[in-house]
Amino acid sequence: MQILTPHVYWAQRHRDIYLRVELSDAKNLDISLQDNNTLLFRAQGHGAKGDNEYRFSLEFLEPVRPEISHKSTQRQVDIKIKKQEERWWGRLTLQEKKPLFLAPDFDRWLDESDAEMEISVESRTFTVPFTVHFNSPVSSAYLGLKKGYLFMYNLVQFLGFSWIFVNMTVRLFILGQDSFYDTFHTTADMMYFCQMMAVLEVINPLLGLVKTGFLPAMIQVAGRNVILFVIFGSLEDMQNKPVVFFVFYLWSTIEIFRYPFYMLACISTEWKLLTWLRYSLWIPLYPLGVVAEAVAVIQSLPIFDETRLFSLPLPAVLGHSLSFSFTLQLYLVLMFLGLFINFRHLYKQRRRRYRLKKRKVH
Ligand SMILES: CCCCCCCCCCCCC/C=C/C(=O)SCCNC(=O)CCNC(=O)[C@H](O)C(C)(C)COP(=O)(O)OP(=O)(O)OC[C@H]1O[C@@H](n2cnc3c(N)ncnc32)[C@H](O)[C@@H]1OP(=O)(O)O
Repeated sequence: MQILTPHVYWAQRHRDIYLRVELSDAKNLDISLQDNNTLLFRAQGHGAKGDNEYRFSLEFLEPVRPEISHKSTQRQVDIKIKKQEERWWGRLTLQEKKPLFLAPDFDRWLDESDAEMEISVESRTFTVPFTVHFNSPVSSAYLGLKKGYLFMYNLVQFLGFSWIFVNMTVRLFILGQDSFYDTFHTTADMMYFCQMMAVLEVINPLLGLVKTGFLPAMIQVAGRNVILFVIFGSLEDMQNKPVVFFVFYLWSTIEIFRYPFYMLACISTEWKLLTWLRYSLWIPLYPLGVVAEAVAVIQSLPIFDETRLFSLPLPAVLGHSLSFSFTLQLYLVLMFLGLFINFRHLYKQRRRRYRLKKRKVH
């Protein structure tokens, strides 16, 4: 039998090295470590040259820990190796010239700064109260539950926002501009439901269920809920203003693409057009959304001044109360700061997504 080298794909984090060996139905696996930094791999399986024995060795740039975990599936062998020192490596192997059989694993690839971001998210998440080895049955059950929960969450949000979008579009076609004035009365209950559910989007990254940053999710959910519950929900005079139409339409337009994109991600599927819409529509919609929200806040200022709703009682020497409109003026500044933070975040997500895609193609 011929001895051959399989294709090996690699990626790293500050703590770990990931190797993906392109060998299906691998048998008689023999994976060992020599001198703290050389990995020896031998197995029989179906690779680029059909059924054969495949071997390779990799002398790593720096020492690694002796415990090596691996998982053999029908399609590949995944190997995870812990670095001895937690730091970023300039390359994988000691020899400068990359072996021919080795290539980056763009499904797992992260730049150093992206990996740092991942660590900071991880450090803010609660740790799972048991050790999950990535090939254990507990891990598969956990992954199944996580995916099932996320799929259902995204489905419910997709249905909710689609209902709002379709309802508003149909009313716009039938009633024209008149439909602007009763958006709140026809769709607010569903919007309340969807936005209350959206609080889970802040909890999910905290529990480590999704890779989203906590801050962008918090800005997004808190920002919308202030507008929905405080400005529209508590002021009847705001509820029949056309601005409600623009805010709800902009919110729901992005969500009818974002949630199906996540649903497909849960079942490891991707539709190129949907991905493009998810990572491009925010470019016009986010600033427009924030401008529409700012208009709503500005329109509410005189109403809060007049009604004294939520005003803060003050000591007699300072006047009798501080109108809530002062807090809202401060909030207007925060809104544009929030817009900047999330615009930058979404731009980075878009670049990451398309940079990885480009590398995959070449
Ligand atoms: C501290 C609080 C201060 C409050 C101050 C408030 C100021 C507020 C000002 C701002 C007001 C903004 C109000 C909002 C207005 C609008 O919405 S206007 C309409 C347009 N809006 C948008 O375009 C924004 C849409 N929203 C988002 O995109 C997100 O909410 C986000 C958090 C801003 C960014 O999303 P993020 O999750 O980080 O990016 P992704 O690339 O999509 O996901 C990263 C990876 O995580 C996976 N994932 C995420 N969520 C899920 C999920 N629910 N289910 C399954 N998977 C999920 C996703 O698949 C990605 O994984 P990979 O593909 O493997 O990378």
